[in-house]
Amino acid sequence: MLDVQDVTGSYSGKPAAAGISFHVKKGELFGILGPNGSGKTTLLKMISGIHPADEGSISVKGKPLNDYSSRERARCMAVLPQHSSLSFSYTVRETVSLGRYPHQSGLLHSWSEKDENIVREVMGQTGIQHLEHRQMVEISGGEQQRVYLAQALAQEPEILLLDEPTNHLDLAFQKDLLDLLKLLTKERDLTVLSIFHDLNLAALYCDRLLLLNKGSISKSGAPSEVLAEKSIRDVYQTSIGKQQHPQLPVPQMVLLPNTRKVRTVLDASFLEISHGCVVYRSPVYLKTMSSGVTGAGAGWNRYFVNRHVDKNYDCSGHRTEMADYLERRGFPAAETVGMMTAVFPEDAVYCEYKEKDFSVIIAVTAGTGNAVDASMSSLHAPLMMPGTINTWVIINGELTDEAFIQCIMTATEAKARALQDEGIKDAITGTAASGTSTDSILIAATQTGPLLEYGGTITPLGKSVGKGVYQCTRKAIEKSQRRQQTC
Ligand SMILES: Nc1ncnc2c1ncn2[C@@H]1O[C@H](COP(=O)(O)OP(=O)(O)OP(=O)(O)O)[C@@H](O)[C@H]1O
Repeated sequence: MLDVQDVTGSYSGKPAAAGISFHVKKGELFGILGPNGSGKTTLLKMISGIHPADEGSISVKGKPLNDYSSRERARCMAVLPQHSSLSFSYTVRETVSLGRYPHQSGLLHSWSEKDENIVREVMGQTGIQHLEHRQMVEISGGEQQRVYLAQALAQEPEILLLDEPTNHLDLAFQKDLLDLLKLLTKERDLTVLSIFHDLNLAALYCDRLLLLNKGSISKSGAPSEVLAEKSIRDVYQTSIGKQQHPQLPVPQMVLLPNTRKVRTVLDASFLEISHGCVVYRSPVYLKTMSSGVTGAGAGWNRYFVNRHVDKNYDCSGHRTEMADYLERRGFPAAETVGMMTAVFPEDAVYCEYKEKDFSVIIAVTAGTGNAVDASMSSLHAPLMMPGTINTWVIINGELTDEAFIQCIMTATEAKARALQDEGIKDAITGTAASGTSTDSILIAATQTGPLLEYGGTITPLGKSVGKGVYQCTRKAIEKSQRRQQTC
């Protein structure tokens, strides 16, 4: 649809963009990224014909841009500039109607029913019908932006060029506008070329991206290729991290502010064991990975609650009930990893392992009423019961994602071995149990202090986690069994 070959542009002999080549397919949403002054607007102006290219060629639908008359070009291509100047006081409707100009024929440029219908349709699509009779100077910046988009759409272009279209728009309108553009690319084969400053919006909506730096192409390709931590850091000259969108396979970039991390060393003194629950109140937020009833997955939490419930507890609405329980006791659910156990909190076992440059606190409650051999669990009915072994591993150190997951593996292997050595059997299969049906785990780290890259069994961290979980789990099983025998 659009072919840009070795294009160079300048202002009064001063280069602004050089050697730019890329191709945009029909129906693509193509994003142009780059820091301030990197040549994005200059490139868009050369494509729209507003600024002449010094060298290279730009063709649209296989025909050089220079061979198009201005009316022909306007029928094919519409532009939504970064800043629109309001030289006349038009109404919203009049402003949108101007978009029909390239399609009007005859000396009198008569207004047809088709023109009327299209103006209505685009005002509907951009949500500006209610502003129809307002003067442009009397509406907000975000509303003006939507009017200019409607005007561009009224042109019925095959290619839409946008310079920062979400500028001035609130969150909902940013999403609405980009949802609309995406829909038009899919349903009407509209080709969209847009400049973005918001890398995350570009990643969410664009099929491909072009990253400019100092007037040249730094990278181009799918969002996952272009939005690499190193290239974004180098091009934008700032600290930035990359993570995955929680629901879609697209990268999202996060700014890393220059705040100084203060090292806090945690110990077992923050642990409270009472009749109702085991609580760890951390003075700082800890990075966590857990399978808690609240705070599951990856997050940052300060409170850790392992709450006793009766063994006949009804698990059907357990998440809401647990969140209510936590809030009533002053633990904000959004900052708390909450677990349940039928074991009495007094039977919790904890220990601290201090190594040369890091330390680990481990706390375990272990009820084995629902013991299961994981290799034979298909023979069990899917019944949820609060029996459980709950394992907490709190680490003074900075863990990689890899180390978090390896710690979960190491702790699980150590727990399985503890059950085996305590002679715990799966009641259905009669074989050695490897856990219980509703076990939970928490790995939490201060993310300050030494970098602990790995948590596998033979690493320094893995050795502490393995030994600690094994010893605490055995002792916790023995304690809860003793209580059962005496009851
Ligand atoms: N009208 C102009 N006259 C002279 N130089 C200009 C003009 N417009 C832009 N430039 C220069 O050309 C270079 C590229 O500018 P351009 O506007 O294309 O960058 P951009 O990537 O769109 O920046 P921004 O993100 O700030 O909008 C910059 O060095 C800029 O100062």
